[in-house]
Amino acid sequence: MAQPIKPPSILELYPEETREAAGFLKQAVPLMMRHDIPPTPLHYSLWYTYSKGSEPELNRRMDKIAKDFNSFPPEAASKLFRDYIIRGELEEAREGQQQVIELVDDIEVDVTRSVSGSRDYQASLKHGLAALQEPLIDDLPSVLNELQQSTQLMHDQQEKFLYRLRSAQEEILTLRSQLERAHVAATLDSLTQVFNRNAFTRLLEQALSSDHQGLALVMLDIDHFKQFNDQYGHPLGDRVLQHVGQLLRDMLPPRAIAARYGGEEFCIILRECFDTASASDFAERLRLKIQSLRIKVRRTDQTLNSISASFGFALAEPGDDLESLLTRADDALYQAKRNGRNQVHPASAAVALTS
Ligand SMILES: Nc1nc2c(ncn2[C@@H]2O[C@H](COP(=O)(O)OP(=O)(O)OP(=O)(O)O)[C@@H](O)[C@H]2O)c(=O)[nH]1
Repeated sequence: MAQPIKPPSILELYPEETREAAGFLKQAVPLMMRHDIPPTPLHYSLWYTYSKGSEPELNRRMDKIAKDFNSFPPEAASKLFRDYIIRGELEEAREGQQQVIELVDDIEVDVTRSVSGSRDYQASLKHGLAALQEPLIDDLPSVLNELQQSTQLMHDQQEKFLYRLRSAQEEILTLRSQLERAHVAATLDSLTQVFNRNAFTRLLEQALSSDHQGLALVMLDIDHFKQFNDQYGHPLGDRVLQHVGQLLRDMLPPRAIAARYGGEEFCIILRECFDTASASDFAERLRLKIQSLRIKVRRTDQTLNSISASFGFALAEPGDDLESLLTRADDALYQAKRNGRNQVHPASAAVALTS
C-alpha cells in the first residue's frame, strides 16, 4: 500500500523576475556593507532573502542577531542558511545548488572588483582634490591628466561590470527554468499528476498552522486493487490510478489540494468546508464518479470491470496536528472498508486534549 517516499521537493527559491531579483540584490549589498558582512555566497543568499522579505521569521532572527552581536557571527549565518534557505531540500538538486553557488561566486568576484575599483578611484579623487587645494599648483595639467585617466579606468571597469551583470541575468533565467522543472518533478506524482506524499504533507502542515477553520481531510483508497492488478496486470492498474488522478484534478473545489498518499491511496485537503455534510457531499460525488469510470483496452476493445473506492474524512479541529488529523481520517477510511467498501465514512469527533 505504501508508496516509496521521494526525497523532499525543492522550494521555488528564486521565482522572481530578473528585474525584481536585481532589485533585491541591490538592496542586499548595501545592507551587507552596513553590517560589515563578508561577501560570500551564503551571506548573499541570506541577505537576498532578507531584502525579498519572503521569510518574516528569518528577518526577525537576522535583525535580532545584528542587534545582539553588532555583527554577524559565521555560525549564526550558517544555521540560518540551513534553516531558511536550503532546508535540506537542495539535496535533490545538488547540481542546481552548485550552479547557484558558482553564479553567486562569479557575481561576488565582480562586485569585489568593482568595489576595489571604486576605492582606488575614490583615493585618486581625494589625491587630486588635495592637490587642487594647494595655493600654488605648478603641475595642474598632470593632476588633471591623472584624474582623467582614473575616471576613464573607472568607466571601463563599470562597463565590464555591467556586461557581466547582464550575462549573470541570462544565467539566472536559465537556472530559474531548470529549478522550476526540478520543482515540478519533485512535488508531483509522475503517474497521476497530483501532488506526491511529501509535498502533500508539507502543504497540510502549512494549512494546519495557518488556519484550522474550514479545513477537511478526505482520504480514499481503491477497493480490491490487488485483485484488479492480478486480473488485468500492473500496467492497466496504472491506468486506473491515472484516471483517478484526472478525476481528482477535474473535481477539486477552489483551493483544494489532491495528492497521491500511497500506492492506491489518495488524500484531498478541502478548504472552506465547515460541516460534515459538505465534506461528505464532495466525497460522495467523487465516489460515484469513480464507480462510473469505464476503462477500455484499446487493443482488444475490452471494457474492464468497474472499480470502486472507500472514503474516510475528518474536519480539522482546534488542537489538531498533522498526525491527529491523518489518523482520524485514516480510521474513518478503515471503517468504510470494514463496513463493506465503496462508501464514505466520517471520522468520529476528536478526543478533547486534557492537560
Ligand atoms: N498498478 C499499480 N498497482 C499498485 C501501485 N502501487 C500499489 N499498487 C498495488 O495496490 C495493491 C494494494 O493492495 P492491498 O493493500 O492488499 O489493498 P486492496 O487489494 O486494494 O484491498 P482493500 O484496500 O482492502 O480493498 C497491491 O497489489 C499493490 O501492488 C501502482 O503504482 N500501480
